[in-house]
Amino acid sequence: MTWAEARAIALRASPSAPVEEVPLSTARGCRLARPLTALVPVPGTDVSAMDGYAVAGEGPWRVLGRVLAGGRAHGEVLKPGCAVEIATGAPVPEGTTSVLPYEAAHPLAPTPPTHDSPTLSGEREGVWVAGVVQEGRHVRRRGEDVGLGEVVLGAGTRVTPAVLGLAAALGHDVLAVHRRLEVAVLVTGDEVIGEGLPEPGRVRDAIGPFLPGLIAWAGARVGPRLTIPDGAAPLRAALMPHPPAVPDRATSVPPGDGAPASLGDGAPGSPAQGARRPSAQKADAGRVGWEGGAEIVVVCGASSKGPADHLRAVLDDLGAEVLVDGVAVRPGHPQLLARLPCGRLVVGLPGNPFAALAAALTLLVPLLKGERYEYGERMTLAVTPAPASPTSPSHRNQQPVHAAHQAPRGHRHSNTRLVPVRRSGKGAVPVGHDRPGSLWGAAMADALAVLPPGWDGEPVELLELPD
Ligand SMILES: Nc1nc2c(c(=O)[nH]1)N[C@H]1C(S)=C(S)[C@@H](COP(=O)(O)OP(=O)(O)OC[C@H]3O[C@@H](n4cnc5c(N)ncnc54)[C@H](O)[C@@H]3O)O[C@H]1N2
Ligand code: MOO
Repeated sequence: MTWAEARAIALRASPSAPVEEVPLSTARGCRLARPLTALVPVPGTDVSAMDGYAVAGEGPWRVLGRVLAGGRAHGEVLKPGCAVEIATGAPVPEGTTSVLPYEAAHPLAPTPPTHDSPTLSGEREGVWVAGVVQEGRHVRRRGEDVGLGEVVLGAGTRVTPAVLGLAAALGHDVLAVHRRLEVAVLVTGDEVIGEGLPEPGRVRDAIGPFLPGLIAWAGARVGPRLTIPDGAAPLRAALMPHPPAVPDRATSVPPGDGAPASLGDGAPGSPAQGARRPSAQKADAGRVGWEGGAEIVVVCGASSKGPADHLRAVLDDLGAEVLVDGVAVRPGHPQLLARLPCGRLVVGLPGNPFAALAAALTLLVPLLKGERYEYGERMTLAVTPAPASPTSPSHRNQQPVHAAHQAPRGHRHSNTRLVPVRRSGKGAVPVGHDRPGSLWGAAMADALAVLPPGWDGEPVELLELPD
């Protein structure tokens, strides 16, 4: 299968996330399932936009009282020549024609008024202010910002902090959102350790640590993460969704935690799921939250053809439909995508960490983004001369694009190649250090350049790396 076909299949297989009503406090990052409408107008009534005086008609004005935001409203209609002292956000009395800010207000001494005030008969009493106002100024009218029932955001909008504030202002306590897809992670490999310095023959898990960031970046939720021993039985037990189960030697980390816990102390693998008592299954399930309903399970390692690589056999055993079984891409060719009979999707990532990252960008990110997936921009690859000799010290950092680009016709690579690059004014520059077992190049890169089979120097698509 070509790399482009594999990505297209993953995009088509993207599961739709269920809709649920969640409180505002947990909605951030989700997508709105329905348009957001105003349950109340904003402002809810005519209010002052300034601290000062709500006035009616021409000045000077006799000040009849004071209205604070959240306090008692002025109960009577404001008649021409009258004012109330008012706070920003407080409801202006009916009859208000504008607000005179404190800065523009001049208090007047208690002398006879210059015109016939309706509230005075000849003498000016109490507090008076004067000033220049413009009709309607500094009064926010009911519904002026958002009208009652108005649709302010469409379905599909991502819930950002600003969206949460807006929803609250419009009267919402809960939002109908598409729940973020949940991804469970199974790290396989008896040689893989979760922390500390690996002894010879052991290796630090380098995939488990990058997956949570990648999954969150793609808009999904990190579910349970388990480290399971090599062997078909633990893998089968961990993949079996009904009833939820976890092998005895599996250890788990709560979502979003650090590195996966290490393996147990060498006890044999768990018995097959069917041999376990229901109570034990339940306890294990509770321990790891596996019943949380992850729509996608990522299996790291066990994807190839070695004696400890059981993924294909186990999937076959479970009656899974295999959608992608190996891809003509370097690195990452043993990657896999399958659907279990219950609908849960399984993504198999190769054990080599850079190969796993490349495979995650090929299959997992399109699955998680679905309709939101965007193809990368195209850019020219800035190629520099290849090292003089394969044995020269710089050879291990050589940029493999050159060899292929310069290869004679008919001998070009039949695989797509994913090459870590940095953007520059000259185009996308390969950063090297791109062997399947090392994330060094990817760690220095902005993106992976997609060089199709037979690439001949034309601009290439850049697959964004999670920031
Ligand atoms: N006969 C064949 N052998 C291999 C093939 C093949 O087609 N035929 N493909 C090679 C390629 S390419 C890759 S990639 C690997 C994929 O192997 P697996 O997915 O089965 O993974 P493992 O064998 O378990 O491990 C491979 C390699 O990666 C290290 N590893 C595993 N997990 C982790 C981890 N979480 N963090 C860091 N490193 C990890 C493991 O120690 C091995 O060195 O198969 C090739 N072989
Ligand atoms: O997936 Mo492997 O090279 O292609 O490491």
